[in-house]
Amino acid sequence: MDDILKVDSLGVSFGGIRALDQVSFEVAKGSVTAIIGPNGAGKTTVFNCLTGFYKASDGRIQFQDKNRTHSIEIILGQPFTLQDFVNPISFGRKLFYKMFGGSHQVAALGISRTFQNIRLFKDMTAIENLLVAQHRSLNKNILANLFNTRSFRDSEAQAIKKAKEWLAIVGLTADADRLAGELPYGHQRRLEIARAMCTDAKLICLDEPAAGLNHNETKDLSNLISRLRTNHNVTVCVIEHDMSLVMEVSDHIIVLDHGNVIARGTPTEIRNNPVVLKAYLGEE
Ligand SMILES: Nc1ncnc2c1ncn2[C@@H]1O[C@H](COP(=O)(O)OP(=O)(O)OP(=O)(O)O)[C@@H](O)[C@H]1O
Repeated sequence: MDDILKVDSLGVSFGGIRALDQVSFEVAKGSVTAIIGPNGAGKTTVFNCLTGFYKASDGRIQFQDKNRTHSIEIILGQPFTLQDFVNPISFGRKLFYKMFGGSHQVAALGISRTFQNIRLFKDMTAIENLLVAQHRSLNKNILANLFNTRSFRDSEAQAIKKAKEWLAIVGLTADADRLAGELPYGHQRRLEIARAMCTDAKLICLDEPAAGLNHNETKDLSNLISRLRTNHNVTVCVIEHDMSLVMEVSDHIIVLDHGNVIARGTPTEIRNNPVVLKAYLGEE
């Protein structure tokens, strides 16, 4: 299977804390890959780097889309080097991303995410949250807007259609016009996934999607993750502490501890790995 993502020697420091050190892994296209590890292992920091919320101090992240490879570090903006001043193409590209780069450009590539602590627009309705996520594909021409042209109406209708489709997929059709902040917790988690999918995600990063869910909601989530992959052609990366969910949905598991990858493999391999058990349970 081709890899959609390659992470090579990623490093991130916060003052004296080395949150990630030489972290390398690949994510196969169409797979569900779980990133697990004890608290503070660096899992969310990996997601923050993948999605452009943090700029790693070392290493490379490459996202493969069709036949093109995109480097996240370039998209987030890099300092100029002397060589750039004799290479106009490289100079132009760096200048472009210095001016217009950032996590929104990473999202435009097709990498989307949810958050450990839900970050919906709580004062907007559920459907409005999904419309905001599609702002890139809406017709933003001011004249088209002013004269309510056909292309403007079409783009709006298309966005509403997609939002309704995703509300149906995550089982929130009845909540379309309720304020996001008033939805039950489990519904908010599903709305976050729908919002991430409305950006036309090819790779979705779910940060502890089962946190705070009850048993039935976790089962529904597991089913939704499988459907994202099977029916919607999405590659899923998931950080999760619920090991039964991880073991059920994942094809591949990466284990982090103290900012290092300490193990990787299939659920069966990870379940029986003594290094992983030691990281979670400590040494006797
Ligand atoms: N913005 C930040 N500023 C300073 N330190 C940070 C920051 N973000 C993360 N850290 C530190 O980096 C380390 C890794 O944090 P991270 O949130 O990535 O861990 P995690 O594996 O996601 O943990 P958890 O399972 O508890 O969410 C921790 O020591 C954390 O305190």
